[in-house]
Amino acid sequence: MTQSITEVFADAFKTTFPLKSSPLVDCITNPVTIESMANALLYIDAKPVMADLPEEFPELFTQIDALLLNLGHISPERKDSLLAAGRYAAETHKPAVVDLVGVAATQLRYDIGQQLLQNHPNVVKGNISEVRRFAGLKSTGRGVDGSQLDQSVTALAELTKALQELTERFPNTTFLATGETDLVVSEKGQWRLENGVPQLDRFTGTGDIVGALTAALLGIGLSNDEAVVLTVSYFNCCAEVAAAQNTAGGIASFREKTLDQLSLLADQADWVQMVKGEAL
Ligand SMILES: Nc1ncnc2c1ncn2[C@@H]1O[C@H](COP(=O)(O)OP(=O)(O)OP(=O)(O)O)[C@@H](O)[C@H]1O
Ligand SMILES: Cc1ncsc1CCO
Ligand SMILES: [Mg+2]
Repeated sequence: MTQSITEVFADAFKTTFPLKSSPLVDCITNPVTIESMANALLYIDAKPVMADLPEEFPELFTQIDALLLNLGHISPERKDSLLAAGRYAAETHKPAVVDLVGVAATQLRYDIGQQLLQNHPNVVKGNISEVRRFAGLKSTGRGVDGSQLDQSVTALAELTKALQELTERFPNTTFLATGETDLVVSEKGQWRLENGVPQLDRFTGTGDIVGALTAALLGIGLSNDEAVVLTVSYFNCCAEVAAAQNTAGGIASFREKTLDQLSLLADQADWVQMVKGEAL
């Protein structure tokens, strides 16, 4: 019999939200969603700092609890900054999350993602189309968006196998592919998460926020697998509550309600009852 996700990660589901300390997360990210990301961290009681100048890293890395590297807007400076921070995190043993934004779209981003993987980050994530391309599979993603065609049962099984092979070379990294179904693969196991609503695909930055919140949970000491599973489940449950409340509103109202729930849902002891997902 398959084990439910809340059984596998029972302790983490019981004790993580609301956070008991405020992890400081440095986010090197894109200007499209930087404000949403900083606020999302604050809503769960984490602290954002969005510093990307390598000269600041020696001082900054003595203070931060985790690092988020998002490939969403590459300039020559940001490329250098992402690569320098990735190396610095490995040297200073700070937990790091890499978000493969746009890797399905260009070779340049693919190459940066592969370079960052060589530092063995704790988590590498992207939407299902980005992660397929990253794992060497055919991908039909366009721009920064995932494609429905990459979400079939066959495509998910193919991706699970490709990621399992990657974890043999990168055993300290957990891989997350997001979409209607979210797939988590690490050396320790594979899990499928089933929360969320289709409207999440209709405002920008949902994946970016998941990356930053995952870094925050690593910063308070959760394992890689716990941080990924708890973040995706919590964020997607927030969206489910928001969608239920938003019967008359549009997507902008849904967005606001989803972000609002980040600071509210944790106080409802029974949110864990909403969680859907299982070991594969
Ligand atoms: N159709 C869907 N049904 C349920 N949940 C979804 C759906 N699409 C996305 N999600 C959820 O939304 C979050 C972001 O996933 P998505 O794959 O859209 O990331 P993304 O493409 O990187 O987003 P963005 O580009 O907006 O940052 C995840 O938690 C995922 O589970
Ligand atoms: C970087 C970026 N470009 C268009 S939307 C967006 C945020 C989703 O990652
Ligand atoms: Mg994304």
